[in-house]
Amino acid sequence: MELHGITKRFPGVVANRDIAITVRKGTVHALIGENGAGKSTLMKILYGMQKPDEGTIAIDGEQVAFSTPGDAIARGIGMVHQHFMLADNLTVLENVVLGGEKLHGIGAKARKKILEISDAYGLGVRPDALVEDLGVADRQRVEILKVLYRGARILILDEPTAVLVPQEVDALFDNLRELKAEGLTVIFISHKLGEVLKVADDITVIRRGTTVGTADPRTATTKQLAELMVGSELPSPETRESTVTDVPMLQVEGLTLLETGITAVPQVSAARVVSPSDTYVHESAEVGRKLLDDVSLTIHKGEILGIAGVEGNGQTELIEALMGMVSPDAGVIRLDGADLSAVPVRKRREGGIGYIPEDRHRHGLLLEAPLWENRILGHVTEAPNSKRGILDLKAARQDTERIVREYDVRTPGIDVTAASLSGGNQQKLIVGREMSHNPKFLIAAHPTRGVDVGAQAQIWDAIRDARREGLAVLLISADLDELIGLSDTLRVMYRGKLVADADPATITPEQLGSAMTGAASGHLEGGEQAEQSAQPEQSEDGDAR
Ligand SMILES: Nc1ncnc2c1ncn2[C@@H]1O[C@H](COP(=O)(O)OP(=O)(O)OP(=O)(O)O)[C@@H](O)[C@H]1O
Repeated sequence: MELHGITKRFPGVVANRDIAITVRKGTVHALIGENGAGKSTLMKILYGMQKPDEGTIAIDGEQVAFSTPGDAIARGIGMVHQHFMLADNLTVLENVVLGGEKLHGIGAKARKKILEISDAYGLGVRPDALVEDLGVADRQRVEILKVLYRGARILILDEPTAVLVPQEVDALFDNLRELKAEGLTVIFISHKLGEVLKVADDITVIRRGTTVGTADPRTATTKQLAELMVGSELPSPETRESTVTDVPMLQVEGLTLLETGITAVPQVSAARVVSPSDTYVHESAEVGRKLLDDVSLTIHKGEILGIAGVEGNGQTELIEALMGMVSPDAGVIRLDGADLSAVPVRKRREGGIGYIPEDRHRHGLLLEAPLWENRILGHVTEAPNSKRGILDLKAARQDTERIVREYDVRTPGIDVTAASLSGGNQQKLIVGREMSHNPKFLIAAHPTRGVDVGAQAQIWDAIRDARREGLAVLLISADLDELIGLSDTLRVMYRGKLVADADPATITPEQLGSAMTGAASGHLEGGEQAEQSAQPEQSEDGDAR
């Protein structure tokens, strides 16, 4: 595939400028660049979601132009999105076939095809498994199978490893090698430079919308890649110091939350017409299952407590219970000694809880609102947004400008919508906002997800600085290097329970990865390689450990 002179302008921003990339058949081609560099825009162009203002795309020497993703799919391009797009309540087969019925029907032929593809690339997909029963890595394989089923020969993978534990990353890379061996081509977008060096055959670096160079993964180091990306040396975050005190800030005792299974399905009976006043029923077969099972923990002033766990093991529910978004069935939550049980979300925020949510689109931002309104979001009653109970828009706007500056949010201004920021820049805005209110306790769910190495170091620094001032942090992260490196204390969550604890100074990501899948409980002993202490600092070769 050859891209030539691709340019795409948005109001106030040139997202892509004269991009030129040649992707060789049968290779993994990595695309790297800092937040807002223009990677997603380019991929959207390639997948027919956006039209370039200028430039050409050629596949196998033939020029193509896509108006819709359908056009791109027809030409053999498949996209595996970062957020999976599968229907949970359907089987793997149903998900794969859905929308592709014309290809191989919905019956025996479809099943045969799915198994053939699965075998050919070592995907190990079970057609009759229900998607809701699958783990993250399996879901990703279904997504890959889904695009292969539609005849993709070029696969675009957008940060595919962000949600995987180390063992799963290795398995994914094996799958990619199989794809290559069969002559397929993979475009791989990632901020994890170590992984890029491991899996890529070619690397293209994009900076400020344009291709600034290529790198040879056989000889390049992560430090060189990072410098190509940002155009200067990376700031190096300081090393860890212990600031843990013996003053409890957050105390959680016996927190239990049961699955209610309440779904918005009216009680339907054949004999009568459903009216809006009909009661809603418990639909889930798992009513009564413990989403949180007797969770107790204490986080002290100046302490970061990290929770490791595969997504879906109760982390979301724990956060929601702490924020007051769900009411637990049992248990007590105390912040700085005060019982939070009957305190609504807004009061919890005003009481000093900062919240970096795991899903920034659902809980962190109003996408269609401008940046300055997003600065106010969740902090309407607090300074500088509000003075004596009255909104102070001028002050809020000024403070938005400050956050944009201090957190290096790349934007043409504070009046653009949050939706127009790149993913990493949205994250920087949220982190900046939450840190601005000097929280006593911070819930940080994947605080650096989607941000580039430079911004990652900056966010780590901001959290560490606040910790030095006494901030207590609950850190949830799928990035095990980050989790191990930042945390003072580590706990493992599995099926709603805190099943194990580990010493971040000695545990390795691999050991933690195994414990997360339920393979260990109690106190985890660190292994030999852990001697060098893993923490998110820039190591010799600039990789984040
Ligand atoms: N729909 C849009 N409207 C206005 N500006 C946009 C739009 N989409 C992207 N941009 C801008 O284009 C630039 C490139 O964004 P893009 O999302 O392509 O970056 P990225 O390299 O994928 O970043 P990240 O690593 O943070 O995901 C950014 O400045 C962004 O704000």
